[in-house]
Amino acid sequence: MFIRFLSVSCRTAMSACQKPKVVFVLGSPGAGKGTQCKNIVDEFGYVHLSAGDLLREERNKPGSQYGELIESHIRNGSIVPVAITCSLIEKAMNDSPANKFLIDGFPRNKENLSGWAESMADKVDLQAVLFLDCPEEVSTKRCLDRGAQGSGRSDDNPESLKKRFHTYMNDTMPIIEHYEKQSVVRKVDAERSPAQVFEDIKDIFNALQ
Ligand SMILES: Nc1ncnc2c1ncn2[C@@H]1O[C@H](COP(=O)(O)OP(=O)(O)O)[C@@H](O)[C@H]1O
Ligand SMILES: O=c1ccn([C@@H]2O[C@H](COP(=O)(O)OP(=O)(O)O)[C@@H](O)[C@H]2O)c(=O)[nH]1
Ligand SMILES: [Mg+2]
Repeated sequence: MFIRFLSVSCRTAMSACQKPKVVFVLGSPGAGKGTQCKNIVDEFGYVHLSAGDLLREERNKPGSQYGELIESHIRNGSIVPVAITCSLIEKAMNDSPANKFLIDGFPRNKENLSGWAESMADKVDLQAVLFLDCPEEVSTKRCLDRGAQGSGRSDDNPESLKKRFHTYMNDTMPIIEHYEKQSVVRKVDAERSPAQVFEDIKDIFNALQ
């Protein structure tokens, strides 16, 4: 308990402690972010925080004041207000004893970026932005297959996918470009098999350690 308290307060104070390391994982819906994050967790010991999973978990909490708002954004492929997403990410980081995190599917638009800059950026060490690059037709098919296999997701359907891709192209690509200008983006061709994609990712993470 004391150690737990120490780790959280120490991180908050950002005194002599090392800031937690963060890698953002971005790419189109269905690019394979969740799949590759699992591989990275197994091989490199990061903790995986999927912003989408955190939002779905919050939506499912009985009596959550944000449940309906979150569901409406997910179904429409639009982006949940950053204060909600950022606070879920920060809480998950503080609840974990780990010191390196994959943040999957965030930041997705300018508002996400500025919200993160205001409340979190100074508290972490951003190591890289892993960009899984996958064409729309391939990614869409993967999401539709995922839906057909029973993902239970309210957004793995043709109508929501059109909107998700619109958001991705218009709102998320500019964020990737923003990080490209800072030379922190590590781009991987995500159209290949999961094992082939992970071969490239391994090289990237070996170079980060
Ligand atoms: N490289 C790949 N080739 C084929 N299918 C893949 C690949 N990576 C992931 N998938 C499958 O595509 C679907 C979407 O993958 P997921 O990792 O959930 O992507 P994202 O988190 O980017 O939406 C899942 O059903 C997954 O099993
Ligand atoms: O930072 C985030 C991450 C996700 N979402 C919402 O959650 C949905 C699903 O995101 P997820 O990353 O789970 O989808 P994926 O890209 O993995 O298919 C998105 O379309 C958004 O509506 C959001 O608003 N902010
Ligand atoms: Mg995902």
